[in-house]
Amino acid sequence: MTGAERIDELRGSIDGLDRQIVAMLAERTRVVRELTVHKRDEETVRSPGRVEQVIAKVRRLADESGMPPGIAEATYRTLIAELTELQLDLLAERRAAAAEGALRPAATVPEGAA
Ligand SMILES: C=C(O[C@@H]1C=C(C(=O)O)C=C[C@H]1O)C(=O)O
Repeated sequence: MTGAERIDELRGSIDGLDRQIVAMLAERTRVVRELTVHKRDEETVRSPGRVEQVIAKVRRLADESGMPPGIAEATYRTLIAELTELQLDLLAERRAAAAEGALRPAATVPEGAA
């Protein structure tokens, strides 16, 4: 096999891995969205203590798997920053919907209804 053929082969492996990684990240994002439903304030959304636990965990897992921990940390810090923005947007949407509900008239019985 030539060097160029091997590069093609390895890029095929990378493409397959990327498909799996993105599918897992999508599943992780779904779980974070569900968890956000139970959060009531920005402090709980940010949960800096939990962020540091996750970072310490992925650094250790990377190290155990032969990957430089700094790559795992940088990847997860970016991921968590984006997911935190997503959670803040969801929280703001829920607050806006609740405020709108509070402003709506209580009784909206259609005209003529018994
Ligand atoms: C998912 C959570 O919310 C945020 C996102 C985190 C993550 O993606 O791991 C961790 C902490 C929070 O910043 C959580 O509180 O667990």
